[in-house]
Amino acid sequence: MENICKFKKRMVYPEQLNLDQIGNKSAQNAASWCSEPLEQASNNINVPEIVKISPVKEKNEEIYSNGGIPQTTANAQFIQDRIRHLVDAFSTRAQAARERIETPATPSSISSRETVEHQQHSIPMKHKLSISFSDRYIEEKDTKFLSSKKGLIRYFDRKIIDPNGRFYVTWMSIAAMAVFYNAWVIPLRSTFPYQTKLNRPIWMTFDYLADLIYLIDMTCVQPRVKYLHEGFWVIDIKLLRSNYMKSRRFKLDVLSLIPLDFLYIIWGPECVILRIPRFFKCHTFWEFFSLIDKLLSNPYVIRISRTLMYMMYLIHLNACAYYSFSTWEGIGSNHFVFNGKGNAYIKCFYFATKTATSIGKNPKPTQEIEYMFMTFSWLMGVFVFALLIGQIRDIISTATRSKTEYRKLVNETLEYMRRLNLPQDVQRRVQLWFNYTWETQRTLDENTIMDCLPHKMKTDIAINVHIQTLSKVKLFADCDEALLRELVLQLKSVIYLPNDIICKKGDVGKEMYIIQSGKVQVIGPTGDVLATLSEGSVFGEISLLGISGMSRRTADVRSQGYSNLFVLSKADLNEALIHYPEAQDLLNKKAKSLMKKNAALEKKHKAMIVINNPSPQEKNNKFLDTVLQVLPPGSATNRLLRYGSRGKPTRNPENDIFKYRNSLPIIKGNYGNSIENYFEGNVTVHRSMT
Ligand SMILES: Nc1ncnc2c1ncn2[C@@H]1O[C@@H]2COP(=O)(O)O[C@H]2[C@H]1O
Repeated sequence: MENICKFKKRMVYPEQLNLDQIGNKSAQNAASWCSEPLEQASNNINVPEIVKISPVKEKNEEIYSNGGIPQTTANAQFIQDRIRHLVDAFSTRAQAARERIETPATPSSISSRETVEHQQHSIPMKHKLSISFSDRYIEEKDTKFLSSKKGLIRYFDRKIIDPNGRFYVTWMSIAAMAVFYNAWVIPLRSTFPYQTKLNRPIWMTFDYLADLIYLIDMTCVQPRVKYLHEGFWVIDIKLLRSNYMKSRRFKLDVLSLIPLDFLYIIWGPECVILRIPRFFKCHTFWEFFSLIDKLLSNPYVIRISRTLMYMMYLIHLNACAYYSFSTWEGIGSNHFVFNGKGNAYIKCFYFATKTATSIGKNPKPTQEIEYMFMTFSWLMGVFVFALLIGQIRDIISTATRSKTEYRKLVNETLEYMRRLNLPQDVQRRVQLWFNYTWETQRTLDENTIMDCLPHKMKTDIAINVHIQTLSKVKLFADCDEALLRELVLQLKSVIYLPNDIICKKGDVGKEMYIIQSGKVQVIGPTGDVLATLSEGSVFGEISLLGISGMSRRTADVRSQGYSNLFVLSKADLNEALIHYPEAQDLLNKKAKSLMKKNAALEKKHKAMIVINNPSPQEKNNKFLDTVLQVLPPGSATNRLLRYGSRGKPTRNPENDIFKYRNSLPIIKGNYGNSIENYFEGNVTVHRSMT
């Protein structure tokens, strides 16, 4: 029995363990006070049941042998249960401590939701800081706590609110509505006789509902909104609470809930002006608008609505002032005041709108005080109008700024080309380029948009935007992801029009290309299409790789229709390839195989010429030219000399048309404008000709 007591004393219940101790020492150290098998168990979560029970057996044997009196099964059961409980708790905590030790303190780009939650539940740190660089909405979801009533309370007690999250935005819209209700209704009911004995309960219900929203906001929502401190999200509830309580917002919230309504007992419930402290919460209304302004991708509608709302509110206040002025002077007592006919609010609002907008035709003031009232109303109207027009102009100009800039640039460029008297075709193509670029990108220079962003963010955006194309690029599919991240920011987007020559054979290569959309054709030396490349294909890389004998463009590349390409400069490519030799190998292999293919094609083509169409000798051409010039264009000899024994052009594109055609003079004849046109791809030169 003594032994059992000793053993019980040595057992420290897991609930009493301070996890900081475990965290500061290692997981093993935390369990080291325990017996040997327990130590093993704490480090190993999947401990077999037999191992966990073994110390009990040993202890029980010891008890039997020492005392000689058999112990009750209840004691044995108790020890077994406690040990199992202890082992389980140790396993979990040792694992937690190990994770904590292993987790680096450096910020991670991954939102470590679980780590944060775990720290929050079990580690009593003074400053619980969570790191979250993603803008994703993080909402606390912990279903296991929701199973019981106590758990539910604990769950809400721990709930942290993301200031950019959906929950907060929804709540703020409700709170803003409550503020708006008070702001509109308090002046209305204080001046107009709209609160009667009959409808008082309805008004009161709404009033206290709004008050309840104020109260919930102050006690349950605002103290849980996480905030950034030195770049980290603070999620410790105590810190959040104290931060809110030190803020100006809290003071205003407390002021807004001053229960002056108790004075209804003295002045009666008609004295709605006693609710005036509720105006102190108008900061919630502004905060709500700036929140949605930040979150919406197109906030112009919200901005215009807010401005209109301000204007309406000022007119509403003016209407209330006019009515109370009228009651003070006596309704219908002169021409200036409200005459008491019709709906009071509508009539007064109409008067206030006319004054505020300076439309005129207002009733003429009869007394000095009325003149003062009118002067004040007009001044307010001028202010409202200036505010409204200025804001709407700002909103519209911001919304259409990029389009205006685009139009200005197009006009300037076209004007410049007209001044230089450039050919119509060039002007047309430039205009086409502007139109197409604007239609597809909505900006003329994508890169400048992101200039202000930090490098990592730019890379993330660029990868996200171009991921579809880049995932199709075989070169990148086989390469290191880091290479992709390095290259993606160096890519410049360029648009080519139909039939634009992108690379010219023999030119020095300075850039390589990736097709974002559209198609390009690789043209062989004979003008035939060697390959048609589409989205995700890479070309123009051979001349950049520094392979001996291939430092110039090996083929013409032409845009078939409109094509959007990414351009990567030689310097950027080479810089990246230094660190990624496997990518270099891949490109070299591809270049060599392409060159082999091209060489084979060229060889085959030369053989065809030798067999079928040997090229005329240069020296013969001069003589032939002279003879052709002398001969009448339609004569049989002329035809024989031009087209060989067939006497007419054939449709064989395999022939070497260029050499021969280039040596011919332009002859106007039966074949349209020039013989040049006729020869386009149709020349057959027969052996008999030479
Ligand atoms: N037969 C071919 N098939 C596909 N692409 C080619 C072929 N020949 C050349 N090219 C590409 O056309 C590009 C022309 O410029 P480069 O020589 O720099 O790199 C070349 C290759 O990327």
